[in-house]
Amino acid sequence: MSTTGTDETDRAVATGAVQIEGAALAFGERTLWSGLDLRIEPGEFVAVLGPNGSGKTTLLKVLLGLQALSAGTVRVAGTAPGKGNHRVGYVPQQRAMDQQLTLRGRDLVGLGLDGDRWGTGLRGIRARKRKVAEAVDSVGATSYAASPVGLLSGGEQQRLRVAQALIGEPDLLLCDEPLASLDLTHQRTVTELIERRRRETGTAVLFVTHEINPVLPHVDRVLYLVGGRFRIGTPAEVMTSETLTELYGAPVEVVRVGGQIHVAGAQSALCEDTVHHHEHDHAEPV
Ligand SMILES: Nc1ncnc2c1ncn2[C@@H]1O[C@H](COP(=O)(O)OP(=O)(O)OP(=O)(O)O)[C@@H](O)[C@H]1O
Repeated sequence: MSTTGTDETDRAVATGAVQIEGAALAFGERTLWSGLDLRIEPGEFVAVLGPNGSGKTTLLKVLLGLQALSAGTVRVAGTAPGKGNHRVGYVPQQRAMDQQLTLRGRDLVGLGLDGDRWGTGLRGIRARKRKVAEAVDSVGATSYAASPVGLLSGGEQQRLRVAQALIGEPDLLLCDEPLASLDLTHQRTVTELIERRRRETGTAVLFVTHEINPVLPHVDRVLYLVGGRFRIGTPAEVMTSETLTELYGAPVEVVRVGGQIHVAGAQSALCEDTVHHHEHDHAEPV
């Protein structure tokens, strides 16, 4: 059954897929970000950029209900994260799986299915199997779906994680560098899958990435975090020399070549100024 036009969808439109207001997150003395207001609509694609340690993964953890805010409020489809009946898909940042892990690829994908919806009858089992096979196939993983995941390459494991996140038909998809360690062909496959899910079912996407170009045509807005400061806007608004220079507090040059965006100087800006370790420089959005 399609979910379009249900009460649930109507509610998501009214409340937004994500509503973050006045949010701050600090670990001890260190504030990752504060004064963060962000409303994400169903079907919106938001790319989250920023240097290592700027709090991108932590933001996803807040939306998963795994990390409490220090201040402010967060709602996912109108309810507290992890509560209510919204479905959230999560592609975690890649860590190599234990080589001893004997779970097969297709069983890993199947873990993304909500057990209750399929039941234990023969028909349910068959439908479930078919669904898993389709999801495995959609990321080009059929040839290795019966192998123990611990023995697969990083990119092969990553494609299974994407299939696992999508198979649960999420309303909100949280992706933490899902393209890392994928070759160009599989980057395209995964990007297209996420994009199709968003287009056809209005899934909101929060996509953490160090590299905006592979997803640039799909990005509605960018949240760029640097050393406690941030900027939210369209790529055209945020990805400019002026904005990033202001954000990094050091010269950064943004060059657009052939529809791609290249950022020069951001790394050296951080090295010279170790921006994200400035305790007193954390609070203000720019
Ligand atoms: N539970 C915690 N307690 C203390 N510090 C934490 C905790 N969780 C995260 N941090 C710190 O918060 C900072 C931000 O971490 P986070 O993983 O969100 O960064 P990130 O922007 O995703 O970085 P990367 O690009 O390296 O993945 C890091 O310095 C990390 O050590």
